[in-house]
Amino acid sequence: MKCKVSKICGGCSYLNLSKEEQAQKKKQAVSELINRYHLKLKVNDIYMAEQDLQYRNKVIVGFAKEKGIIYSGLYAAKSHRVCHSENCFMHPEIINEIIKDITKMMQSMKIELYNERTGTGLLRHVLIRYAHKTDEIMIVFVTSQKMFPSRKNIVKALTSKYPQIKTIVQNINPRRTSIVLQDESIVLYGKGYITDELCGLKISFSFDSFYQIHSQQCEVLYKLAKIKLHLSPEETVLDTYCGTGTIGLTLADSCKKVTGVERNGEAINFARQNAKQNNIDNIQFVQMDSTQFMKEAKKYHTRYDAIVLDPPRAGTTKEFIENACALEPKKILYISCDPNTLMRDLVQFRKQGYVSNKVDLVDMFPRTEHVESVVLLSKMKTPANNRVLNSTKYKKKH
Ligand SMILES: C[S@@+](CC[C@H](N)C(=O)[O-])C[C@H]1O[C@@H](n2cnc3c(N)ncnc32)[C@H](O)[C@@H]1O
Repeated sequence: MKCKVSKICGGCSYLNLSKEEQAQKKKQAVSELINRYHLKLKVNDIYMAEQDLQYRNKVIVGFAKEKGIIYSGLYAAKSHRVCHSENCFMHPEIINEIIKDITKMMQSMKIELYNERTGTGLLRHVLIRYAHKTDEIMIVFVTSQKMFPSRKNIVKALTSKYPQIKTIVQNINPRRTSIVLQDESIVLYGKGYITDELCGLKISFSFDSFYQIHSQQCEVLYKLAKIKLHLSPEETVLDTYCGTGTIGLTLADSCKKVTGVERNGEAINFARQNAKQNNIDNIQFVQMDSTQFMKEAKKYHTRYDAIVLDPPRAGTTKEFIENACALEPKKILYISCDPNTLMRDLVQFRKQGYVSNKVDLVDMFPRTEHVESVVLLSKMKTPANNRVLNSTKYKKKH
């Protein structure tokens, strides 16, 4: 496969590697990190994706102009430069088609592009989200100001050509920042959210709530989480960094009660809506920073049989780990999209006496170097620190 911008954009760095080569490289990278952090973890075989092209359900494109002609594409890695790309192999075909149509419309309707240097112009980015199972599509136009000429015509043209488009939103970002989205939005069409089907549940989400990038592999990940946790009907679960509640909702039928914690208020609203529309009533959601929640849980001695954490790439905090371990859950399930921060955090968990002997990998990001990891931790019989402190070698030395 040939993509003329793949080296610049970095979105498919393993585009031309076979499945076996990709699996081997990903396992190798995780093994090297395990060694670097002196952890004793066996790397299990990776759950490779059946669909390894056209899987991305979220796309953000930028726009630029050359010789008076507008073009669109992904941003070059670690830069603000738009790579002129039309048929990205990672996007569902319909998304590529919609992007082409929007780009043509911006040209014919003479929409001014935002200029980062001068802070002038209107259109900054377009974000598209796609629900693979239901075929629903959401489009977000990120503009520098509220005034958006031709928006009615744009909405009409898009929705009449693509009935799959269920909602169109305008997000207003007047700031001189590289952050794509800001708080103010106007729903131009539909309800402002779309609904997908995940593990047999109806899951709704807005443009600014998290949803795993590869829907099929997300199901693989959640099923694996359920198997590893092996919950019983009397057990309670705390699902931290819960987004729209998806992990907790898939676990709710196998335990007594679930509590979900998430910082993003919009995501929490959808988590509650998702519980309601699936008639799940043994789950509650709290909008709070996960570390703060953990500190309070420790203060009030709240017990959970299992704690799940699925933090963003930055991983979790030392305080989260200390307080979570102090609650003495029977199991802790760490789901991570960045093995670097995962290994760093596992060292902290080991200091608190929670260990594992294996890591499972799920290929959430086929054709890239990225991989999702899952580790089930449980309490060591003798905490590592005590064992070291009590050892004859340590005593002799000190
Ligand atoms: C990798 S996503 C996982 C979401 C969810 N578990 C899922 O599978 O869809 C991480 C989530 O953590 C949330 N988050 C980030 N920092 C947080 C914090 N300090 N406290 C609580 N939630 C946070 C983000 O808003 C995001 O929804």
